[in-house]
Amino acid sequence: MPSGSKISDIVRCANFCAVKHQNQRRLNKDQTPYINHPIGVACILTEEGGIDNPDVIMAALLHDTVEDTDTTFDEIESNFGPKIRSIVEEVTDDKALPKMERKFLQIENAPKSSYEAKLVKLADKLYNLRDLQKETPSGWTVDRVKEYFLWSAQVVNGLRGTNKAIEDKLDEVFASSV
Ligand SMILES: Nc1nc2c(ncn2[C@@H]2O[C@H](COP(=O)(O)OP(=O)(O)O)[C@@H](OP(=O)(O)OP(=O)(O)O)[C@H]2O)c(=O)[nH]1
Ligand SMILES: [Mn+2]
Repeated sequence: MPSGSKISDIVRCANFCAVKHQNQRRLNKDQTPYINHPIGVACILTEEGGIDNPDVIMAALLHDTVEDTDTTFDEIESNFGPKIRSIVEEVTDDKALPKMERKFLQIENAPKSSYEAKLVKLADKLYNLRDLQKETPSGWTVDRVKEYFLWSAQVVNGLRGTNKAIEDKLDEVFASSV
């Protein structure tokens, strides 16, 4: 489903993700529905990054479905096509691996990612860092927050040269965190 995708595909995708994430909440004190995060990531791409490629927007909506719900890559391919499947694969951590290794692999894989996956990764980090600036997630220590900032700065360094507007916003967040 390349760039000829219709608005109905994007709406169908948003609905698919809302159903998949329906029982999940963010870790803030209001326990915001988790779906706010993927929708917000897609919105960063359209509103702040100037991105209008439907494949990227749908991959952003889907980006945490395989990692955090029962969704499979085959299911994504059969509903949304092989291109979107491949972007989602690139942005999905293997939750079977120990956390340290997952985090290391994100730093390692960032520069090797496709342009489309780099966009989703940049917007994902910007959204999560802004959330951390607003509030410490429930169960997180101050050190865990600091480590997230340091780690995500390393991931972002491997994604640079992709979207100046989003990278500038990330730099603002990093500058205000020191
Ligand atoms: N800042 C923030 N994050 C929250 C909140 N609720 C859930 N999260 C999720 O927590 C993840 C980051 O926590 P970590 O400790 O680094 O990772 P882990 O969940 O994979 O173990 C993010 O996953 P992710 O989107 O898959 O991205 P990432 O793991 O690549 O950072 C983020 O979406 C919240 O209220 N605030
Ligand atoms: Mn995410």
